[in-house]
Amino acid sequence: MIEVEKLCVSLNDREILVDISFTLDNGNNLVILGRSGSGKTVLIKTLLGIYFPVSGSVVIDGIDIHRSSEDQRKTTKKRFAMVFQNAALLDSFTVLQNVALPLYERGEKDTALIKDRVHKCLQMVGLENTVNLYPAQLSGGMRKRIGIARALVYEPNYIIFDEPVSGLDPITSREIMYYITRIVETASATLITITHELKDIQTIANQVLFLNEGRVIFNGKTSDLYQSPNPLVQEYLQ
Ligand SMILES: Nc1ncnc2c1ncn2[C@@H]1O[C@H](COP(=O)(O)OP(=O)(O)OP(=O)(O)O)[C@@H](O)[C@H]1O
Repeated sequence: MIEVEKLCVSLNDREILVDISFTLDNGNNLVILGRSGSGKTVLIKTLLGIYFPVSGSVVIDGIDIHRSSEDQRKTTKKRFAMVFQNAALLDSFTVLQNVALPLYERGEKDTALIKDRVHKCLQMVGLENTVNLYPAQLSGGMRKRIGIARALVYEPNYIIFDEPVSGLDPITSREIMYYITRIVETASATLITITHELKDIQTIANQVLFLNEGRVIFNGKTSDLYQSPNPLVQEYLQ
């Protein structure tokens, strides 16, 4: 569970996030919407403890991420996986090694367990036959799916998708959305997705947080978004 309370963040003496409050219950899936520069990335980085607030708090599974010990912060951060816009795979590593990376980083040495986990995660994204290939041998969409498999490999409590379909052609976008929907349906993780793709929101999220110039202008059920009286929300939805 993520509890954000009256969060204010300033960077270079500029207010970037102002009085942000919302709660994300476990098992709910959140989409963060907002125009470019509205503060979506800064919010994510603050949730991860990278940026510190001027005031307010972020409590993740009972731990106040900015007021806890370094150890507690690290442990909490390990519950998160991030799927980056550009997949961020290592070119000199095979698919197996790329997907297994978070397990190596966590000190896992049991090769049978690693192979089994990697295989299961690759199955989730329909790429179980690519273990020995290198990223350069894969299409952009496939690399993205490998990035998703890597996020799933250590069974995180929270998965953050940063604009998962931006820059992809419509068919590849649908493919990626299909696999994200499968994760929503089968994984026990709580998803947070930054996206501009309105048509996909209903399938991947039941909660929407809409930011405008660092402030929340909508926080509620996805099904209520289109009824928002806020003109900025309505303008965005057109
Ligand atoms: N490290 C930083 N130092 C100073 N200002 C920053 C920093 N990072 C972001 N900002 C500013 O904070 C504001 C919000 O940026 P942010 O990257 O969170 O927007 P965003 O909603 O994620 O945009 P986009 O959709 O384009 O990714 C912007 O005005 C940006 O210039």
